[in-house]
Amino acid sequence: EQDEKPKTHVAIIGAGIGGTSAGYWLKHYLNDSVAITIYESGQTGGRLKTVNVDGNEYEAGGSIIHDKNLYMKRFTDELGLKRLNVPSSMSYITTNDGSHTLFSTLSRFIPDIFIILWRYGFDAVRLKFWLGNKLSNFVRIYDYQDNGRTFQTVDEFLQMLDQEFSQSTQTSFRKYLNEKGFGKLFIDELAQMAALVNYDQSVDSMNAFPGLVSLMASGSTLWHVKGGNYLVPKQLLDRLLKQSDVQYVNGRVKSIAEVHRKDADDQGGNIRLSYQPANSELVHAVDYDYVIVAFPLHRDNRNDFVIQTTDLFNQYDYRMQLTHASFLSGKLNCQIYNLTTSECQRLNAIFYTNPSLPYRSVSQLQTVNDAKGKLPKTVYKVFSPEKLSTSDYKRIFEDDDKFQLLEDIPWLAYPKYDYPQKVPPIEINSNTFYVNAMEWSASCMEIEAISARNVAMLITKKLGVPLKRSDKHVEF
Ligand SMILES: CC(C)=CCC/C(C)=C/CC/C(C)=C/CSC[C@H](N)C(=O)O
Repeated sequence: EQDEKPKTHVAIIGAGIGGTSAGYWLKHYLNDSVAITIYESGQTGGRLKTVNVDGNEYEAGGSIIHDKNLYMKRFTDELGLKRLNVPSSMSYITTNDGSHTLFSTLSRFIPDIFIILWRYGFDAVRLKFWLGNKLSNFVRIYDYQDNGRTFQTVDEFLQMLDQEFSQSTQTSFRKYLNEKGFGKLFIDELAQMAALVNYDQSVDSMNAFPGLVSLMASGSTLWHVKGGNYLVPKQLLDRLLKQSDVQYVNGRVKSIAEVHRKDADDQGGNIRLSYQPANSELVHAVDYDYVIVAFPLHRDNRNDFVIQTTDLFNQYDYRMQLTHASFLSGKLNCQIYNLTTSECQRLNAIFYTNPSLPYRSVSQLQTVNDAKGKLPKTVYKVFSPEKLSTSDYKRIFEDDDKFQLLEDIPWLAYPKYDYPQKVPPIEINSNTFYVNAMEWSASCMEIEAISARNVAMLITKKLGVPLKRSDKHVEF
């Protein structure tokens, strides 16, 4: 048709939760006026993935979602997926040296709440109220975004929710908690356990914002997606591909660069993207109006991908934390902790609070399906910063050679946090947006989804298209 407006062409690089939810929000705001191409060189889902053990699936990457993470809830519900709650009663011990128990919830007679109060006293009570207040500030984001509010920087996002979120990125998690009046025992044990298990980083090495997020993950109602969290990005992608002008390219993006057009009649976007399709030697080039980078850019992959970025991006060396998730079957070594047979039977997890030990945690896994019928074998997930040796495993599992290493997955799992935290810009070059910039505040599925909506809104605003208010008012 003569007067049909030209479409806006957007490339999304990465089909994880950030990329697929960016596609979701772009279609939400721009409908048929946007044409989207999603590039993915690996598996859909990015760092959301399951492993299969004897026909049962277990979460291997991002595994838990908070009850108040409303975008993950919205996607799960809209896609017709089911939410399964993570069981709140888990019997665990914490240890600092890998052989003595610091703290245990193994008692059959005393409820966990009393054990926690006995050891951490008023700090445990204060934590609950303080985090409740911080969470109500965090969830303001949904109202802000429903009302069309965007942010240009990660810090603007933190400041608009709570001044303290922004301040917390400037100081170590330990110092922050200390200044808030939390005691040493609470910091060395509870906060350390949350920081190490969620981000494989300690209260001394990381800043307090990811610390706060990791504390939010302990002691709250958590859930995961039945069948696997990866089903959210997978099905968001499937749904996008059914809409007009959405394409998927299985291939590796090699570069993105600005195109300077001399001739005003020369049509086409100003960003040239070059990619190599899977199983092909040929490199193709396509021009786009906007590019959304939806995977983490860091020191170890910067040379695989040529991209012009502003000085603001180039001045820091962003790094990721390598974490191994290994899956084993076997029996936990309870002797080392002098546990009775019945305590040993109840033990589901061990948390190590000393960051110089080779492991962070061992926890008994649930299958991602509600296991009705045949009882799956007991599978444990061990988190460690490096690949573990057989002798490391022999300290965790009974040394009768009956434990079995089923799989070991090394992940560049989350950014390496620091203080004061340096964060990348959201617009890394003109019309090139970086969804994963936000994970340098704290990495989790919901923050990616929030970032993706922000980027979609920034593009919509740049195009001068009025932002439609959310058709569904989110419930708290
Ligand atoms: C900062 C405050 C007060 C709230 C943040 C709310 C929020 C985004 C909660 C998410 C908590 C959560 C489930 C964190 C998981 S951390 C990464 C984890 N290891 C994973 O499995 O993905």
